[in-house]
Amino acid sequence: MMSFGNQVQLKVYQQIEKNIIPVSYEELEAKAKEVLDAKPFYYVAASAGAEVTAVQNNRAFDKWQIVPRMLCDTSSRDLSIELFGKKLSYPVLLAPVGVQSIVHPDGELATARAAAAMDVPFIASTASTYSLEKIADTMGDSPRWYQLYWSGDHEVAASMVKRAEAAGYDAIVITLDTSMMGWREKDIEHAYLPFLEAQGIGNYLEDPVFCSRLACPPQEDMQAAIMLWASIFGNPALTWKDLDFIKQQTSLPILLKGILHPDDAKLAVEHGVDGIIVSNHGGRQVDGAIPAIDALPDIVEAVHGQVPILMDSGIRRGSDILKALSLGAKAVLIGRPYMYGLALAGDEGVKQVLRNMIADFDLTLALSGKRSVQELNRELLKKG
Ligand SMILES: Cc1cc2nc3c(=O)[nH]c(=O)nc-3n(C[C@H](O)[C@H](O)[C@H](O)COP(=O)(O)O)c2cc1C
Ligand SMILES: CCCCCCC(=O)C(=O)O
Repeated sequence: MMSFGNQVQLKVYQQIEKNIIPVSYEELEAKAKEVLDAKPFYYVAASAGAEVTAVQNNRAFDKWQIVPRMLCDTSSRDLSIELFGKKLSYPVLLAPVGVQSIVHPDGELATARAAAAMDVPFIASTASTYSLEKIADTMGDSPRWYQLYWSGDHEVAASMVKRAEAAGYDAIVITLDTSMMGWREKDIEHAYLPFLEAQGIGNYLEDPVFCSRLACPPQEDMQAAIMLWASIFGNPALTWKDLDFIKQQTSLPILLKGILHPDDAKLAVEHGVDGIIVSNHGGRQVDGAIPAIDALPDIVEAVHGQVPILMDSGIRRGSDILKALSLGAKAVLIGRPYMYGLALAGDEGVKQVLRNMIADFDLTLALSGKRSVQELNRELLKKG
């Protein structure tokens, strides 16, 4: 039977399936820039400060060189993994990205449709335009996780987690690195923060606890709702002790996103979390922070396999996925690439970005002499 990667390649070569969006990341971004207004484009594309970390996120992958093995019979491959007792078809998830309607009117609903069609879990953001229930409704039984921005109002955070569990989400991802917005020069120059409009806080507007804090329904005074959001969005006062509160709200597995220091990874395990996502938020928070792929090996070593480790920030191609998994990540999250697919062609664009990236990964795996994700380890890599 022909593998996923070969099928995708062949269909495109035979023009049975046309590439409606560019294949390379660089062209994908350039094309998105052409179709989007400057403010939303830079909200997605730009990062914090001088964007050193964002640039390094990608370059750091080049330090790791794949040393392929030959004559290994890679004619059939298995890309699946198991996470929290569930089989996933690929070691890939769609990263939480807020306010997706700034690039396409269907926003997260289109992304969710694409994720379901590709059997790739979508991590829906607290900061989504559409409510977590509307997103879930488009996905049937397909895998989905929920990302929590832990509000300064704990009861709102608890409500979000409970809503997610009721709507069939499989895991809760708590993002730790964005208790406030990083210094994003482009957005400041543009005076642009999409959350200062109703579309930016759609998921909050359908939260009963959030709405109970307002003097009147948000539709009657949107400005008051936005001001309330601004006052409770972040919570820089949180400490490790607070984790127990969220754990008491749900029986779902809990992952912490934004871990970069091995000691924080150890603390996460000590506090009983179920998984870690190594991430610097795509360079959008602390400029000068360590590239995520460079942080990964020490964290893998510190955690000793006690919980699964995922990573994001800089995944652009199949070889990036292969390197991250060889360094000990169980799976990777894709961020900006799918946002550009969404901007260019809605759910079809997201599907195509995923198809291309997974096909590239499958072929790179085979050509490196490996048949499954489980066979990947550090021996496949040399540090250049
Ligand atoms: C426009 C945009 C919005 C984002 N919104 C969120 C969010 O709501 N929650 C979150 O945890 N991470 C958010 N992220 C970070 C992503 O989940 C992910 O960590 C990042 O995009 C990875 O970097 P990369 O896109 O350069 O690969 C956002 C990223 C972008 C580009
Ligand atoms: C006020 C901060 C909202 C940030 C939510 C979206 C996000 O995480 C991002 O990187 O942008």
